[in-house]
Amino acid sequence: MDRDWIATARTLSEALPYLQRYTGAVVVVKFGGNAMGDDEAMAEFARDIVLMRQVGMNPVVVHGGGPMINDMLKKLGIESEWVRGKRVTDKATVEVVEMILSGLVNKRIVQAINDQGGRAVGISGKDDDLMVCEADDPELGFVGRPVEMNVQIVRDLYNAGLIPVIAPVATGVADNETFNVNGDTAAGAIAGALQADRLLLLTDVAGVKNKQGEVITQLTPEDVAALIEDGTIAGGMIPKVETALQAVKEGVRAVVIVDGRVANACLLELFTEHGAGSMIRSTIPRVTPRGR
Ligand SMILES: Nc1ncnc2c1ncn2[C@@H]1O[C@H](COP(=O)(O)OP(=O)(O)O)[C@@H](O)[C@H]1O
Ligand SMILES: CC(=O)N[C@@H](CCC(=O)OP(=O)(O)O)C(=O)O
Repeated sequence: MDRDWIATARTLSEALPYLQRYTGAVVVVKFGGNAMGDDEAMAEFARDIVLMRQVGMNPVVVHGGGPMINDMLKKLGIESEWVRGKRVTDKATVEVVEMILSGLVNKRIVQAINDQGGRAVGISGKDDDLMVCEADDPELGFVGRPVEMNVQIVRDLYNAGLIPVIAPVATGVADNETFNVNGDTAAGAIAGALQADRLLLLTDVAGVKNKQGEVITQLTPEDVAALIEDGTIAGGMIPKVETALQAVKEGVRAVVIVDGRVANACLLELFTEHGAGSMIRSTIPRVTPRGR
C-alpha cells in the first residue's frame, strides 16, 4: 500500500474526533508580523485557515505587522520607540500604522486566503465600531486600550460563510481619533468578546519556555504569574501571556501560544493529540496529555 496513503489515513483517523468536537467552534488566530514570512509561508497559513472553515469551524484572523510598519517608517525617516512591548505612536506614526495594517498587510492576507479558495473579508477595528479605544497610557500617544467591543459584525461575517481578517487599528471614544492597538491585545479582546473556543497566538518561538529552554505544554494562570515573577517570562512574551490571561478570564476556553513559522501550525495544534506550543487555560483536565 502506498506510504503516503497510510500517513494520510492515520492523520485523518487521529483528526476525526477533533473534527467532530470543533464543528461550529469559534477560533481566533493572531497572525504576528514575525510569523508571516514569504509568499509560500503565507499560502501555507491561508490553507490552514481555509481548511478550518471547510470542516465547519469559524476562524477569525486578527493580524499584526510590526516589521512591515518598521520598514515603511524607516523609508519615511520616522523613528520609533518601544515602551513595554508597545510602539510609542505620534500622529505621523499612527497614519503609517493604519496605511500598512489596514492596507498592505490586511489585503495581503485576504488575497492569500481567497487564492486558497476561501472567502475572506478584511476589516479593521474601525468597521462597525468593532473595537472602540481609549488612550492606553499618555506616554504611548495614540496607542489604544479597547474599552468597548461590538463583535456582531464578526459574527455576521462568519455566519455568512466569510472569513473575517481584522487589522488592529481602532476608533476612539472621541470623534475622529485613530488608535494603534497591539495585535495580541486586539486578538485577546476580540476572542473575549466572542467567547471564543480557542485563541491561537502565532509567534516566532515554539511556545512559553522554562528556565532550561524547554516548551511548557500546559500552563494555568497561577503558573504564568510565577514565571513572570521569577523572570523566566520576559520581553515580548509578557504582553502575550498577559493577553492570554485576560482572554481566559473573559471566558475564552483556551489560549495557545504556538510557532507560526512551522508548517500547518494551526492544524497541528487543533487536530493532533499532542497539540503544539503552550496551552493556557484556567484548569487542566486529565483526560488526554493536552486535556482537550
Ligand atoms: N519564557 C519565554 N519563552 C519563550 N519566549 C520568551 C520567553 N521570555 C521571553 N521570550 C521572548 O518573547 C519573544 C516573543 O515575543 P515577540 O517577539 O513580541 O513576538 P511577536 O512578534 O510574535 O508578537 C520570543 O522571541 C522570545 O525572545
Ligand atoms: C501598539 C503597538 O505596538 N502596535 C503594533 C501593531 C502591530 C503589531 O502588533 O504587530 P506584530 O503582531 O507583528 O508585533 C505596532 O505598532 O507594531
